[in-house]
Amino acid sequence: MADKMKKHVDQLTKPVGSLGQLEEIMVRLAAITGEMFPELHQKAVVIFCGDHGVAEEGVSAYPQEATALMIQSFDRGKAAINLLAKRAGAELCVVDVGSKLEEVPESVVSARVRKGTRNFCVEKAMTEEEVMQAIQTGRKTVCKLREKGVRLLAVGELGIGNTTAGAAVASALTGMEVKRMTGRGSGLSDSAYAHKCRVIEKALLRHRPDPDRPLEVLAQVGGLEIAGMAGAYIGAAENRMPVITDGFISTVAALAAARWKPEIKSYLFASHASVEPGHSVILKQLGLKPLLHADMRLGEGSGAALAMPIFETAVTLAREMATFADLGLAGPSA
Ligand SMILES: O=C(O)c1ccc[n+]([C@@H]2O[C@H](COP(=O)([O-])O)[C@@H](O)[C@H]2O)c1
Ligand SMILES: Cc1cc2nc[nH]c2cc1C
Repeated sequence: MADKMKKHVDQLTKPVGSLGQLEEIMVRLAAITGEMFPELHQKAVVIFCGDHGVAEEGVSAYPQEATALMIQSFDRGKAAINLLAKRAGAELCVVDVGSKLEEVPESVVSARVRKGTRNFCVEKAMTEEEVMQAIQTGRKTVCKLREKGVRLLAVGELGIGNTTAGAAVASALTGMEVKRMTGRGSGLSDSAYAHKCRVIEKALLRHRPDPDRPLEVLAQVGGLEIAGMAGAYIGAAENRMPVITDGFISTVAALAAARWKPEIKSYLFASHASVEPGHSVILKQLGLKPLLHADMRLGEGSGAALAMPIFETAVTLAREMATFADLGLAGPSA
């Protein structure tokens, strides 16, 4: 189907390649879905939420309670992602895989593996069973959405301290220097940033993660929402669904999933380039090119939701643009 689509795209009335990444999207969507013009109208943004034991090391600009408060804000429909998902025409599915929120609102899927991870400076963040449980939650969530008719997925997260976990996982999987993978997250001063880097370096020295064992890496220094997202990408691939990554943490989860099951890579699309410095490295490793450069660093699936309409637009162009034959014009000569 990809070859057929590529030929069709080159017959559309435009210079070959001039629709840039949109053309790549047209071809990849055809390959993924097995359809020339897939109907992507039914869309979902799925956000996995979790708390982090490492937050007690003072690695975030915000208190841990912000995770619980933001889940409540999702419930009230007033967070950025509520509005972005609405604009994109996507339903929002919030999954609590590991927050410390006392009472989970009804609109939130309650699938808590435990109330936050353990502090990975001291011990493993999770057991491998806990990692698998969170992964299964992610997979099942996507299977259910697919059964409901969802055909395009955006994956996001929420969790105070998760840029620390994300950077630790990213350094462990890539072998890159901690500073290259670590940013200021939700906003840190110079001295707090230096402290955050030291915390991650110390944890990596303690656990000595093996880059060839992604599930173990997640257990050592990951997060419940990171494992949940990894499961969601795997679920998307199993269901032949195109899936859009968001920022740094969401893409780190995709890398962990891809190290475990490399076949999922062909289902991934990158929405935007996060301000977090490690994001570009991770995207490159996955062979992904972000569509948007908007200096965002919010998480919540915000960049992925923003990019969603681009996918439907690509299908519309492929389906409805005139071909050279329609115009009685010769196509490209070479
Ligand atoms: O998506 C990103 O690239 C991104 C970059 C920085 C921060 N975040 C969000 O901010 C939170 C993590 O920030 P921090 O500083 O607590 O590690 C978490 O809820 C993420 O959704 C997200
Ligand atoms: C307010 C707030 C909103 C967020 N959304 C995702 N991560 C977040 C972190 C904070 C602190």
